[in-house]
Amino acid sequence: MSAKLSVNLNAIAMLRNRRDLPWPSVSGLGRIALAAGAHGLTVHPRPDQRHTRYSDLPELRALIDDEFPQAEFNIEGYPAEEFLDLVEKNQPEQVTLVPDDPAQATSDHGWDFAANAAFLAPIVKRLKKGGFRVSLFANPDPVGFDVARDMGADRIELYTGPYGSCHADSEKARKELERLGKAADAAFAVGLDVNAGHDLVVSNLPALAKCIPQLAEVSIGHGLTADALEYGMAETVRRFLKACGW
Ligand SMILES: CC(=O)[C@@H](O)[C@H](O)COP(=O)(O)O
Ligand SMILES: NCC(=O)COP(=O)(O)O
Repeated sequence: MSAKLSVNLNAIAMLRNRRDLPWPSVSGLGRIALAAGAHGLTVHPRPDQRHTRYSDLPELRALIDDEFPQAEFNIEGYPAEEFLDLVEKNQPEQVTLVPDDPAQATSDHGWDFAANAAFLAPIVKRLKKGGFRVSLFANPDPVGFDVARDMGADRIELYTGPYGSCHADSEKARKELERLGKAADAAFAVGLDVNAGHDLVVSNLPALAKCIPQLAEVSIGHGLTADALEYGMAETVRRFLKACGW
């Protein structure tokens, strides 16, 4: 089974936000991505709304409900009360909790599960009670996966940034893949499913898919948006799906 592809729309939103104009259209490009076969849409709203705006979320929820009911909506972010409120209002199929500081340019590490267990456990419980699948952003390091499972998380999302940054060094990439593979095995061993994301591109996806054949989902934004500028969104989605093994 190949990993499902969720298209992260943050980079499109960031382009849109350069002007006080509605293009490029976040929901319009989401529609093209889903029509081309993407399995879902991801957004990562941050408190300053420099990427996805809070007002984008109901539009994306409606797009999926009205036109692509088989697709999934994944909302990622730091679980402050404002974020949890957004999640509850927009009813995604999946919530991915990320230990982002608002000042961070982008996500660059996963949770320290043991250190954050007391903070995360009631949040995971609340989200599960709300009916959401919960995924926790994780370093490719098996420490604390049992803690994540005991909190009630369904999945971890392996942070693939270090793997993505090895594009020019195949030996480093091989070592990063080995770490990712071992971390995925440890997650499966405690009963968690595994997603992955950050800086994935057409050229590094096949090796990741081969290394973790049971990978449930990849969420991809920056590299996919870069390709969409060159090939168009529909063709880009088809290329990424092929790289995932579809
Ligand atoms: C959790 C993660 O790795 C992504 O959500 C990443 O943060 C992409 O969002 P940005 O491109 O807006 O940083
Ligand atoms: N959840 C990870 C994600 O959405 C990846 O985003 P990007 O690094 O591909 O922009």
